[in-house]
Amino acid sequence: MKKHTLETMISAEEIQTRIKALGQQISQDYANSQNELILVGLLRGSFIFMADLSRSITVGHEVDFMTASSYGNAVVSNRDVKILKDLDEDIRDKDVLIVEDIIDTGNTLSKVMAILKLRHPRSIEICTLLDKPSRREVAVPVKYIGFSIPDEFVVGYGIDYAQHYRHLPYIGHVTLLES
Ligand SMILES: O=P(O)(O)OC[C@H]1O[C@H](OP(=O)(O)OP(=O)(O)O)[C@H](O)[C@@H]1O
Ligand SMILES: Nc1nc2[nH]cnc2c(=O)[nH]1
Repeated sequence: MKKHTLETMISAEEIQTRIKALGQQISQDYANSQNELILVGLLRGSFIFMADLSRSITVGHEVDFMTASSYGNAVVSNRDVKILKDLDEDIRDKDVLIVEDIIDTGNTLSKVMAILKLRHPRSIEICTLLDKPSRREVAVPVKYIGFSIPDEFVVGYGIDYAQHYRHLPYIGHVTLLES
């Protein structure tokens, strides 16, 4: 890591309050889902958000994870996004809710959506903790957004800088220092 400072952008309390509201909204929207709801987390960044969001949703649901990357050893691929770890569950006829930590250009999610749609889910929506709308290159339909943020480099609550800081309970803003 380069020398940097770290300041709080979104506190742990603000995150928890927002997740409770998201959980209520999702629980209402999927009240008639008859336990066919499945949360699909994209690793690694979504692991903490997934744990808190899942516990804030009061309708029954499954939880599964996948790892997508734009390079590396692929199991399944669609253009330049590779699935490094695929889902364990079959999503046919299920209501899929993709759980993401941050959406930037939209490239990852647009490709993941395309791959998952081929598996014939009943529905597919996206829930992201953070959104950087000013960075979007590809439009993705995001139904649930925790916070819209400016184009700044953030860490914490699952999001890393060189694999560090994922454990922080808050979202921090990193500023690189001159060296
Ligand atoms: O909208 P995009 O421009 O495609 O970027 C967003 C993606 O980048 C981050 O993942 P990253 O590749 O850093 O992996 P990680 O989840 O393991 O940290 C993030 O978790 C999203 O999946
Ligand atoms: N760690 C990290 N990854 C990102 N990917 C897209 N935006 C960001 C960000 O602000 N921080």
